[in-house]
Amino acid sequence: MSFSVEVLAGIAIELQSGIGHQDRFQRLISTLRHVLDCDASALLRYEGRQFIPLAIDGLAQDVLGRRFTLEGHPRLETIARAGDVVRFPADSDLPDPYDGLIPGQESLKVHACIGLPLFAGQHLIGALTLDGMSPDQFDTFSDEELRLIAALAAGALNNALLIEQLESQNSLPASPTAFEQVAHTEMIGLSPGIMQLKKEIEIVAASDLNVLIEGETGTGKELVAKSIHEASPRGVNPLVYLNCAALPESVAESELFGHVKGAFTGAISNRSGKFEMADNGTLFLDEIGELSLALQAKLLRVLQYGDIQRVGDDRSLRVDVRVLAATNRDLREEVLAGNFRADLFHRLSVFPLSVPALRERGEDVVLLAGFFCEQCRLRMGLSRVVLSPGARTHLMSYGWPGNVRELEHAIHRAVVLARAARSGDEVVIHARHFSLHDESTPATMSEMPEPQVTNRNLRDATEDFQRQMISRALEQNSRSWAASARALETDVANLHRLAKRLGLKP
Ligand SMILES: Nc1ncnc2c1ncn2[C@@H]1O[C@H](COP(=O)(O)OP(=O)(O)OP(=O)(O)O)[C@@H](O)[C@H]1O
Repeated sequence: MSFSVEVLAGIAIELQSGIGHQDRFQRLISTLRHVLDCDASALLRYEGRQFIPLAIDGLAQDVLGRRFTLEGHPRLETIARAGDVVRFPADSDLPDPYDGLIPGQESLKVHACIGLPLFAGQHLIGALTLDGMSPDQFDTFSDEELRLIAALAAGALNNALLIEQLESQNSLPASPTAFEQVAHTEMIGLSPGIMQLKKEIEIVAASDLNVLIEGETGTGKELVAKSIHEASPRGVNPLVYLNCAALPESVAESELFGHVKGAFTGAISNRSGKFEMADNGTLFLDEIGELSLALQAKLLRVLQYGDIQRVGDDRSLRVDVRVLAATNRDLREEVLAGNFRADLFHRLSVFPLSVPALRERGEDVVLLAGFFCEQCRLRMGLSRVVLSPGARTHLMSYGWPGNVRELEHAIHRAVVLARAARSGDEVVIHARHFSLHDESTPATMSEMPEPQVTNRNLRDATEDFQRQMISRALEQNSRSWAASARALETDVANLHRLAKRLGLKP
């Protein structure tokens, strides 16, 4: 069989129609699946030694969240290195990245597979994959015809990538995608809320404004900070992290601004603080709402005048630092309650970014689940990790009070449980592997186990009880110390100290 002019014209027209790249790519993939009569087709973009699915047809939705590294997928590596059409023999012992991911055929392996690398000049920019369940499915198409399709798709993909670069406010010059380039921090998700956030990140990254990142615990605020830093002109310089909630009051100032020898007992040498370490780069102040009022005043001074004073030193040092701050508190309320300085709030929130809760992101839950499944597969050396349809429904119906972090932990736990339940290196996650419950309420006394009567005395028994309360709160709050402190109605710095004393943290 060969393609008629009508078929080729149809493909070319699909590549010109549609309201956006995503729509065009989706039409292309669906048309190809129809014309070539395949069970699954996908268009992938190549970046930083991994393939990123842009459009899929006939594959499970979570494929859109998976990132296929060359190291973890020998079949894709073969396509990346080939330079031309690759036809894998039906008995190829290289596992197909989509094995178990074709709905309705989860237990079967892909039998016919073609990979078309896509180039812009000499540079690999992506690939088209065509998969079928019967071995001779694609024999009727010549390499010449497949090359033609690849050329059309490569042109469209290259245009889309160039337009994306032009549209972005980023001042960094566009560089072609090199084979060795490393992957940047990526936020998985295609929901309107996340697409809007990605746009805002791009805009603010090019500026030098301070940014306040707001959002519930585990929504990805740190990831947002990393993305801003990497996309900013400061990206080549350090991104320094400081968790304000874990800062004991006694050392906080020295951590931020450094100290000179002899400034206080134990200051045996000069030491630079986080601001100096972040000079010319970015300082990420996590859980800024936990900073004491005294330190807030000092931070404000740095933001106003751009200089710092080490503890015990009268001289000022100039620093050029961009501050990104994150909080899961409502800082406006904290300002009204007198816990946070209004002037600092206004300085920090010149460009506020709000990270949506996971329950507001629709199918992103499934995409993120796919992303974490693929991570687990690589880490645990498994040949495949797939979600059953029941597991997907289950993930979509849960409320995720601990957001993406809770989902990440739930997937890791489910993979371990599913793996333990059957031998071999192929894991299918079912709904029963998630023991999910929708309460975000803290543990109450009645839920807690009785303190052990074998305890020697009141102090030991009390400490045991405290350990249990803290562990339970951490578990229920996706290991966020700030959220656990709120649930236990205690101050977060005290909670850190207590946990340390009880041996719950180093
Ligand atoms: N969109 C996303 N794509 C991929 N991974 C994500 C995404 N959002 C969050 N994660 C992952 O979820 C975990 C929690 O994210 P992160 O630590 O950035 O949340 P946070 O809002 O800063 O949490 P906290 O409020 O507790 O400080 C991390 O492992 C992060 O890599």
